[in-house]
Amino acid sequence: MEVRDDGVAVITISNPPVNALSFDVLASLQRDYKEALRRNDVKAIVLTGAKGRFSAGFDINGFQNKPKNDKPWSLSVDFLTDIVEDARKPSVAAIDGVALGGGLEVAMVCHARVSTPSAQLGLPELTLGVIPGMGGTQRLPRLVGLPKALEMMLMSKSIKGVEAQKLGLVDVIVPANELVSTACSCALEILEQKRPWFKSLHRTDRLPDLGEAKKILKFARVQAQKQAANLQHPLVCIDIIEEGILSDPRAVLMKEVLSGNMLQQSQTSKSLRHVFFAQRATSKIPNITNLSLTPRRILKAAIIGGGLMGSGIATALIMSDIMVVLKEVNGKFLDAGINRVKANLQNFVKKGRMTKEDYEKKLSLLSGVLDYEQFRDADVVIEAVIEDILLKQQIFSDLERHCNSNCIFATNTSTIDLKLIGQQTACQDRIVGAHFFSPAHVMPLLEIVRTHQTSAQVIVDLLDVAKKIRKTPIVVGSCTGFAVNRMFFPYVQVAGLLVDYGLDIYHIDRVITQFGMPMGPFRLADLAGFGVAVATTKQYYQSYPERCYKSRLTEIMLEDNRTGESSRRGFYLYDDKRKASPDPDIKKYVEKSRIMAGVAQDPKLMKITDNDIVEMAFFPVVNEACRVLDEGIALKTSDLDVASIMGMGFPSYRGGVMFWADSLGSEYVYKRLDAWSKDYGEFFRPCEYLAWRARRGASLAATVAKPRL
Ligand SMILES: C[C@H](O)CC(=O)SCCNC(=O)CCNC(=O)[C@H](O)C(C)(C)COP(=O)(O)OP(=O)(O)OC[C@H]1O[C@@H](n2cnc3c(N)ncnc32)[C@H](O)[C@@H]1OP(=O)(O)O
Repeated sequence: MEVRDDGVAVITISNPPVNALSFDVLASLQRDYKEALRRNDVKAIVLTGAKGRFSAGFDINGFQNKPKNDKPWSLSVDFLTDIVEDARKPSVAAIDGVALGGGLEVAMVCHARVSTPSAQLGLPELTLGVIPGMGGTQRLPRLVGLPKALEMMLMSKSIKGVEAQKLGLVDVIVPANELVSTACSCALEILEQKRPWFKSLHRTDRLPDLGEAKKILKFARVQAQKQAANLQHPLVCIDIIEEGILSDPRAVLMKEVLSGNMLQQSQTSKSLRHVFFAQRATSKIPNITNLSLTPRRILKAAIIGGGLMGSGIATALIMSDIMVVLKEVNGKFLDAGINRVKANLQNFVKKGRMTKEDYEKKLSLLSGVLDYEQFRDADVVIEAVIEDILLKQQIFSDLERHCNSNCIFATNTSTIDLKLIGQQTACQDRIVGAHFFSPAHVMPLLEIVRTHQTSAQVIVDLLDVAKKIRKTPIVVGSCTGFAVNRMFFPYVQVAGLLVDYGLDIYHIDRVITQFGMPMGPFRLADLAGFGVAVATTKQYYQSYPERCYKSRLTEIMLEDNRTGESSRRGFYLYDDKRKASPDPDIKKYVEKSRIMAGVAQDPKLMKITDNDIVEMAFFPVVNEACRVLDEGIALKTSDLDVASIMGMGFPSYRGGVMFWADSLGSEYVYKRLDAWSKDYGEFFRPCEYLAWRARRGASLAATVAKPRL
């Protein structure tokens, strides 16, 4: 705290890197505040954050080890409300960078807020499975109105300073260099009654009347249930907001704290907090990111192949202002590729994620070519042609001749061993996998595949590209399927197995969706198209024949020209609006598949519960993920959690597939797989990594596998 000559005490929150509100920081804030309120030479208070960041909110590490407190609401009620908000000295928050969660809540207790135009303000607590716990549920609706507050909290949507001013959350917008001085003037003006002295908690002018409020809240409940039926905390948040509108908001502050504390203990919150840190940990690679290497600037990328993947990758790059040269084999294919990029961008415009002006700007970064002439000054090349080893080898030899000696050579292969691809080159150190997921401009994950020859610099460079194009990277070793597809294949196969043994396709899809996947395995197969599925499954059968279950169902359906959603006939039938409905005719394909597999309906399986179906669907995924770790293909279980969430759609509120399995116990997972392997064969046999942990009662995350590339 620093007291200025004009009598304003400036308190600066300082806790690098994001000024999180740890218990120490909060204790020091309380001490400074009390001193400022006591001192006669202090007339007003300005609260700000060090190094251009107000505060990212409560320290998420602190959820675990909260000190026991007889009055858990003392911070929110006794201090923030009764001391700060009700003080006879005005407080103004000076906000730059982020004011999120508890950060924004403290700012809302102040009597006014001054912000930079680009500051980011929001209450994202629900993404961590908790609700705002320092008055946010009560003050935000009173400042920005009920509908906007609900949107910001339930969708964890933050807003920029400029919008916050329009909504009434921020009073004054100024450039960063005038922030603190303006906030000080503002505080003095409030004291001199030249500005209103607002107490956010007691404002009612922006709240709708009770009838209207009830309608808005009812709609919000329906939406929250639709979005994630398994989650309780959004409903708790809505209840608390409602109670504050109907009764005394100060009393509801206590309830907010108690509900928040209860939610912190929930499995949902533990899972979501795990995901928060797991996501940040994916880009920390031992012996790579701790070598103090500086990422090189990637200004220009060249992409070979303008198909679905190539055009998606091109879109992702130009969206982040990286210049792209797209190469195809002839004019017709090139036009098609460029048109795909245009369609992707137009979709963004349609959805309001991009202006028409931006569309032109981004598109101007793309050029199409038929030869390698413009590859000379490319910083990175991404090859995205069909999965043909000879073709890829030829391309990489050509690249070595046409590109500069620092250029990174990346391949988007999802199956072929990287060592084979670069076999005919002398630049294995620059060869790396950049495995995007379809559609590449939408899916948030990027698998960075390295061989033992890929240089650390190249990995650091690609990690930086991932950050620029807003993808979460996971760094993995080379093998068929890498990490994500290796986890995905058993999931597809077990669905086929369960149907061959007698379970209903639509029932499986329903159960898996209820568990929290965006769709079931059969609906997903329809969406992806059977052609792709059959081709990639073959690769998997070849590489891991000892543990495959070969259902013939999709092949049989393909023979009858059922190819999935694109032909409107897959496991489901699709109408003009692409609405899926079950097809009773599907039985005949299932019966044929069962005969070809030589299995009969299993009476035991007919009696299994929905929970059994979920475990049968995902324990094989866990088993394969254990092998991926054991072989050193992935570095840590939390990387596989992120991969399962972002690559497969596993519900984040279950923490990812390994975290979820650990919540059930390695011994339990092992025992179930072992029992199923006796009934249904090798496909379910638990691997040694899992068996070892089960024997010792250790968690799957207990030790980090040694990388063996
Ligand atoms: C009582 C209250 O109502 C409860 C709360 O306030 S709960 C907290 C609510 N706040 C949030 O959810 C904000 C979470 N943070 C973020 O969204 C982002 O970190 C950010 C936008 C602030 C910054 O993003 P970015 O610049 O990309 O940096 P990012 O890598 O995410 O974070 C930098 C570091 O700060 C850490 N960090 C960020 N927010 C944190 C927080 N609230 N608590 C503890 N650590 C935090 C990250 O783990 C990371 O640590 P690392 O370097 O060791 O990996």
